[in-house]
Amino acid sequence: MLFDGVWFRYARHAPWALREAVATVDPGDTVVVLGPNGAGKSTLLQLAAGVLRPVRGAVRNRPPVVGWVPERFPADQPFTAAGYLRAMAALRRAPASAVDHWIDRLGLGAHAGTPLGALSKGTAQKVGLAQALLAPPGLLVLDEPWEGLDAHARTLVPQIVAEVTAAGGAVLVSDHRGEITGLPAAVHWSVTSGALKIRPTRPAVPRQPGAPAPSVPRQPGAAAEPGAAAEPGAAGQAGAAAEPGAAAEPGAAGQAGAADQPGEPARPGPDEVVVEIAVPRAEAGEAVVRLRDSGHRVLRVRQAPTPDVRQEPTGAPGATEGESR
Ligand SMILES: Nc1ncnc2c1ncn2[C@@H]1O[C@H](COP(=O)(O)OP(=O)(O)OP(=O)(O)O)[C@@H](O)[C@H]1O
Repeated sequence: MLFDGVWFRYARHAPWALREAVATVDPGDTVVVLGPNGAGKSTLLQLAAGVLRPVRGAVRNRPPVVGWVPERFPADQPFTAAGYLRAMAALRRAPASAVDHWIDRLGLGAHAGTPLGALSKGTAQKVGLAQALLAPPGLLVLDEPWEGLDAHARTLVPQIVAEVTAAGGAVLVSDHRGEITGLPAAVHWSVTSGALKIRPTRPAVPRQPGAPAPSVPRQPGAAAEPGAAAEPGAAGQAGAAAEPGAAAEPGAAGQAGAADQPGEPARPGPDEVVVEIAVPRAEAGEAVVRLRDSGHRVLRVRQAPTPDVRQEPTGAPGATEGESR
């Protein structure tokens, strides 16, 4: 899916809530949308889901089945919880078994016969989550999905996200509360107020005082965002970090010997183990980005031995050495 220069405002002379958003989302991506109150996260997510239409630009190649979970489930509807889910399943041509599955999985059984308006906020949110999953979504859009959920349901969110992406769906999720650590392999966008730009970021990695900012890969021709290069691993324009191979260009962080984060020791610590993984050469850069986003340290990336060079016992094509936390 492509955000192709998307602009949006809520009224003709209102300020722009989103300006010239350019980004791509690929099947299997998890995109976490970060930003302060009022920055435009919900606006962006509603544009992604097709709930809002761009004033300028376009959202292209949206998957046909979209699951949309708004920040607040609209409970003012004349249904019981189960009745609502059955009606939504019929609309989406999903089997009745899908209703039973999600009622069971989200612990809604005791509330199945309760009118939507009488549900607690958290239970209503679960109904909102369930309706988005009745038909397997090609795009799942979650606006602050943890709000109001109990501890058990909160742990289900990352599981559900992982299942959707494993099935080839993409997930966009806004996150106010730092729950993103539970979402593996996420690409981070931050929506900045004022200019309302989108760019991929990653959780701040502490750098030693005085350590130089790392050089970062950028898409060819992409202009750097102000301040982007000062953030560890920031990758320039929206979508760059999600581009397979983006970091594997010559001179980029994915190349042999260049993978250490500044200020981090290059050897495993006493509480760590080294896990060797092999990835296709073209995906090395993306693998480095995703491993780091998942909280792992990448010690180095080494090239595959060429056939006329004696193989090391542990050598493998495009091997990336990742390290557990
Ligand atoms: N329905 C609306 N009508 C008019 N303006 C709106 C509407 N919804 C949002 N806005 C405005 O658009 C801007 C972006 O709001 P948005 O809800 O997208 O931000 P957000 O980052 O999701 O904020 P929060 O984290 O508080 O939910 C804000 O200035 C907000 O006041």
